[in-house]
Amino acid sequence: MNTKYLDLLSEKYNSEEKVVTEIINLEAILHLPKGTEHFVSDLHGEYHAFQHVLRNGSGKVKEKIKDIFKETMTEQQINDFATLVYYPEDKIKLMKNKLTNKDELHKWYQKVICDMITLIPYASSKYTRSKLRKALPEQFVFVIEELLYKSDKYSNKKTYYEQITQQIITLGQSDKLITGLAYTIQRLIVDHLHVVGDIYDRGPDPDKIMDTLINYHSLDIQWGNHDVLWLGAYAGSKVCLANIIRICARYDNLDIIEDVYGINLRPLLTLAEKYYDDNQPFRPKQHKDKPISEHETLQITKIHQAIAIIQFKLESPIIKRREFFNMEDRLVLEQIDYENQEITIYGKTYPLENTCFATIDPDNPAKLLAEEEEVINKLLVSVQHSEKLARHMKFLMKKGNLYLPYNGNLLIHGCIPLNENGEMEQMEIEGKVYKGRALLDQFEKYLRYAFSHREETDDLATDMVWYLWTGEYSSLFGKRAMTTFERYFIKDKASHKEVKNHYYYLRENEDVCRRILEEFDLDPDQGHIINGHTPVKEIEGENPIKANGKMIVIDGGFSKAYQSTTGIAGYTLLYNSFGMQLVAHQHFNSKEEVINNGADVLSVKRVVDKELERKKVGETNVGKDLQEEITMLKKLMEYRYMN
Ligand SMILES: O=P(O)(O)OC[C@H]1O[C@](O)(COP(=O)(O)O)[C@@H](O)[C@@H]1O
Ligand SMILES: [Mn+2]
Repeated sequence: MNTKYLDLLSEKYNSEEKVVTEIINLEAILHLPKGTEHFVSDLHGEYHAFQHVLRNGSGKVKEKIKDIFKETMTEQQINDFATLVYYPEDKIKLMKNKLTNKDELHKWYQKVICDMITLIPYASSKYTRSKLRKALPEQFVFVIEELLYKSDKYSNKKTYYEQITQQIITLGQSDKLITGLAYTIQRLIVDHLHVVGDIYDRGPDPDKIMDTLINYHSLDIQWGNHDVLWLGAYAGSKVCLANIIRICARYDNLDIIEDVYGINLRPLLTLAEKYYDDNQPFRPKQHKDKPISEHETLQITKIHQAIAIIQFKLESPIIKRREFFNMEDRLVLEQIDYENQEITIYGKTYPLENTCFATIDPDNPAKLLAEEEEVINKLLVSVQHSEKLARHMKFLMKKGNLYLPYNGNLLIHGCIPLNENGEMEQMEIEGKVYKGRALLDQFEKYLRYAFSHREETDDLATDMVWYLWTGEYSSLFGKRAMTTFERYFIKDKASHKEVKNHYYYLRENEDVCRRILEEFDLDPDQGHIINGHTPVKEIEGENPIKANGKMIVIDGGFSKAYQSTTGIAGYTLLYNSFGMQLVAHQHFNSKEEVINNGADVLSVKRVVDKELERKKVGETNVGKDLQEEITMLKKLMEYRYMN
């Protein structure tokens, strides 16, 4: 074997003792129960609701608190303690306002430090000491370990321990310590996070979600169609770029583009002011908590039209140069009868309303005006030079994939395109036919290529990113066509319908799910498919657990815009060593409500699967990696120390 790697390894493990210790350590870890995985999806910019779910570990934090303190605390005390763990800074502030007497405050400090120190060993019982140490607030590691591992069998150290806490309080360190411990507890309770797509669009704060994820201890992302749209814009796709701006205008979120990512919208506004006027379907959606002036509304309405028309124009040449996208039906501007203000689409003719075609030349409808071209080019430069966007997009690429087989399950935002017989749909790309996993691998390959060649704006890879957003056989979209144009300009609602891929019906069928799992080399007896993307309509009695438990759909709609159709505020999934639990969340109002009233509507749990035997690290993805490390270390042992 090549000994170069072993030589490198021996630099880190430069003594027999070190190798032996690491082998023993890793072997032991393989026998620990597996850590808790937390699955979320379709966050859609809802930062506060996401924070809450992240901080309370979908109810796990409170569950652990109850396990330990149910005999000694009232329900109110449990709620108060839980809120302290979720939002330590705010809760401490609240208590300081409440407990104006110093003695009382010190007593409170003493009690919560003690409670936290009691909870931590329970929350970390599945982990090694070294893993726990890494999760502790750095500046207090020594102190906390003294308190955690106190053995006071002979009552010699009682005052010593009391002194430690006392000193922390008198030295004014308790706020920092309590805050640090709270985050330690949050971190211990969830070992790994999966974000099953759609961080971006509709809600106001996707950037804050990205910052949270960047600082999170362990996670992976399965891209959603909206995430890919943003990646596409950054990767040089002008049509993706037009879409993200259009969606931001529609949801009154242009400040994400302008203020958060620093993209200059001036040129677009100037163009919009010149050619557009008020127009009902282009008025931005109103937020309850964010009133806007009539003047601003009008500006956004104009921008919305300007960018929508640019988008439709940009689609046309792509559809023409990529015949295999099979999207001729979407050459909408070419199908308009401009004189009679009608469109013939899918063989039916409809009158058009609310039209805003001032920049369209009926003889060459997809041609951008020089001004429009200049605007979109400037926007692209601005997007590709936004440092913050670059940071977020690079992270999305680094942590993301189109799909992920993980611990026996298949995580994917949308679907595996199927035909009506449940067979995987085929797509020909550059003369070769792909389906199933191979097709998804192609999609991902093009996306990665486009991302690393941002200067190319009209090549196949960049066009493929747009296909992922809107194409019939895209694993992220999975509908026949996107009817954006129809929704703006045609009254007849029947034309708005987006016909879903057969997958979304066939996934109710266990055999179909089993075949898909096999396609990804997963054991169909053990595995599950975990999807986001389509809101589960709890109101209408839809069950998120399908196909005899093989399929779990966790998009219950964090997105406020969709909560009236789902009836709840999102599903999340937990998978620990005992099995899987699906959690349904109630509408989240505000963290203030949680902090002040302890109102943290505990979520309903549905057990998806119960393991007969507790699952160990050795049986997980991480376990496989550790096993490989052990093998290498054993080789190093033979090579260096056993002759
Ligand atoms: O709700 P809106 O803003 O009209 O957007 C509708 C569009 O969003 C989509 O549903 C895609 O977004 P999702 O991935 O969140 O479903 C399209 O299919 C549809 O055309
Ligand atoms: Mn989606």
